[in-house]
Amino acid sequence: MAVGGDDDMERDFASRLRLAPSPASPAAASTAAGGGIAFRAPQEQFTVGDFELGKIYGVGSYSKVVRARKKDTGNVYALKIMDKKFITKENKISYVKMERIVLDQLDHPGVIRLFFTFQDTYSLYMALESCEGGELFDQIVRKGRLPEDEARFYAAEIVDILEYLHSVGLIHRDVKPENLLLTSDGHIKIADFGSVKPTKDTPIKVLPNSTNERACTFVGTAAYVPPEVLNSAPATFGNDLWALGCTLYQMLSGSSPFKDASEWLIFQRIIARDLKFPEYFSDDARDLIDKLLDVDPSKRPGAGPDGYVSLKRHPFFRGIDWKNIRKGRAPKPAMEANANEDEDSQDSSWLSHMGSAPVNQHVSPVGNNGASSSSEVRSHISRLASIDSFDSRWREKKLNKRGEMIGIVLKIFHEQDFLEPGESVVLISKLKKINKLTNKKVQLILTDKPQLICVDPGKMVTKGNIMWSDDPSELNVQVSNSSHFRICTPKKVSAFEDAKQRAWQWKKAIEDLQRCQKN
Ligand SMILES: Nc1ncnc2c1ncn2[C@@H]1O[C@H](COP(=O)(O)OP(=O)(O)OP(=O)(O)O)[C@@H](O)[C@H]1O
Repeated sequence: MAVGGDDDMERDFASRLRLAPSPASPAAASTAAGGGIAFRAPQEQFTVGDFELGKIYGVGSYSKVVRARKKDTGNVYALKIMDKKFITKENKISYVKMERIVLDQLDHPGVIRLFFTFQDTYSLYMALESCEGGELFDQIVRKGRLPEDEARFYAAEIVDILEYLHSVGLIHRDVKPENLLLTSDGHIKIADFGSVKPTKDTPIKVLPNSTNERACTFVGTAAYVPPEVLNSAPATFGNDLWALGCTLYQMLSGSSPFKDASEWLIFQRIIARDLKFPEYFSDDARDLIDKLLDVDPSKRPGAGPDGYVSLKRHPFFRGIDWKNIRKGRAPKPAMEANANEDEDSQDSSWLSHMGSAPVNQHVSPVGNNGASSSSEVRSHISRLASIDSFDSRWREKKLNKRGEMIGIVLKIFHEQDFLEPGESVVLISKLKKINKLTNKKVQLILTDKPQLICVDPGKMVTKGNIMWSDDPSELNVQVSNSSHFRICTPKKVSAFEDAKQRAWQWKKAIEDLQRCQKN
């Protein structure tokens, strides 16, 4: 799409977002006079200045989600902020529309509620129910692995949610611990409906053509993709049940069942169903996961003719009170180790760096001369570093091409001189640099230039670059285990520890960039 001035873009975006009612589907959302849809969650005229912005909850492949308190009502939301230019460029408009229209109609305690939306020249905003307890993923990382009782509790809540979604003819297609969020009292809610696939007879009002069975695009995340999706079979409820099996495995063991150094290798494992259970899995857990990970999607419990009965009756779930599941006592969450360090200080400065344009002049300015203060830069960077999904997205089919392969690239602001204009971050982590005598914290940043920059996260000064080379004999990454890796150049070997266990991701990101540079 040719993007003209900002006004043109806003008009164009608004018209693309208009949701025409589809005559084929029985409307769950009502049709307003004039032909548009009357949304339960209204399109408001708010601006981002009406909110006090807090911590970043997370970053997705086309959005940032931030805690936001509405100044006049005091209500707290999770504000999902999407940069219009980015969405248009990445062809994600249909994802945004789908999430908006579907969330608007869902009504289940385990599904994130959408309250209202608004937009300004540069961004779209969705005010979502705030999940203060963070991602299930973080609980797994913090606890290492979950005791079986806790995993059972979460798995049962996920089953309850999937049963609801499937009963209204929706396949979520991106069930994973990052999209399963915890409320402040520890119950699960599912988020991220951008990839949702409606079945032909869904009562939910959806976008025209979105029920087309042959439209079997790849969506989801590599580690949770079922084998039939890799073989281009149409989406079925079984897709979510496979992802449930992977999620349960990950809760119980700490890592996903089909883990490997690259997406390609992960896919090989999935296709070969290369599945091994740790010894400490109980027989019931093993049996349930084994059945959920059946290569035949129709054989997975929950997908057969008896619906969810066989799944809910599986011995693993013995003792679960399905009728009162949301009333049960949730497991005690593990808190972030340095929860106070970077918590909910009000910080809206990062907003102005979402896109290349000056997104929100009306939110708090970033210093006297417009330059970010080092503490703002620091909190921005460290928050980005805590986000795990930079390069984990399965980016539709073409694995080798630069841009598509690299995954989501966030534009970090350039005032602090780490990056050149137009240069983007591919991967960033706060790591421990392991030296003989002392271990130091560093922020390691890989950019698409490419550069490997080490930043002192306390002083926010560059500690130096690791010499880049496209030649693996001159720059390579050796992984010892999921938390430890070494970056080797002819002059120096730098050893790192990543508490978030992204050693393989670092290896992959660097090797992908080396390949991209060569092509
Ligand atoms: N309602 C919420 N409350 C708290 N945190 C949230 C909420 N919604 C999303 N998040 C956080 O923001 C992250 C990104 O949100 P979401 O997955 O919706 O974005 P996306 O751009 O659609 O991402 P994806 O790459 O998964 O498609 C989530 O993984 C989660 O950590």
